[in-house]
Amino acid sequence: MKDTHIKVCGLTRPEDMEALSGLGVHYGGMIFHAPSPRFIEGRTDPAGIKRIAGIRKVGVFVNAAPDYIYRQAEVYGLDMVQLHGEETPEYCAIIRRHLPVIKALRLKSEQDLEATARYEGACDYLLFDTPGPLYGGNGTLFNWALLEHYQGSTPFFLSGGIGPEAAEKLSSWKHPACHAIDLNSRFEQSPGVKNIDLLKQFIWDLNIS
Ligand SMILES: O=C(O)c1ccccc1NCC(=O)[C@H](O)[C@H](O)COP(=O)(O)O
Repeated sequence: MKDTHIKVCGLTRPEDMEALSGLGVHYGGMIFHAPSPRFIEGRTDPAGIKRIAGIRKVGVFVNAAPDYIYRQAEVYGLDMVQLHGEETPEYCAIIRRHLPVIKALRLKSEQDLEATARYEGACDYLLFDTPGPLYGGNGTLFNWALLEHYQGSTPFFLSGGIGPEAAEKLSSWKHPACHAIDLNSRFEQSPGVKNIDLLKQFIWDLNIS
């Protein structure tokens, strides 16, 4: 897992986005889903986010209308979108005409994994998350063993409950289609406020292991 891509999700503060850019984190995710405790709207000035360089800004949406996505992409300077609801491959393909798409899928069985094949060609990346009561940010570790059976050609983000203790296991975990790992609720001071010291330590542990 040396030099792996990292996405930190659930950001609401420009200072966190800036600090992560400085740490070499590749993707910074922001939640555009009102019921989430990490919902970004109203918590910060979008211009403060838009001006930050050196990190790809990902807008996370749940069953949103395309116009809402395009508007937020403009206002916050989004580089790509993550679709985290029940969006169909057809819907993903429409959004993808405008912005690169990560399609998040919550998997618990091999059957769920097989069903991911219908997204081949409709998105740029998949993101594998753990099912739970919330659409995302449940903090429950994903069953990585499921991915031994993944045969798709779409690269994926490994997500779901990854915490500081996972650095050691991740450093010896390899999958040819794994593009990045996604970190969220296990690295927070409070919802939407990241623990930058913990993230820094994790990235260090990952890269020296
Ligand atoms: O984080 C949220 O509150 C959230 C709400 C609604 C849709 C998606 C959300 N998060 C998206 C992510 O990509 C998370 O990083 C992913 O679910 C893993 O979170 P965690 O289990 O806390 O590591």
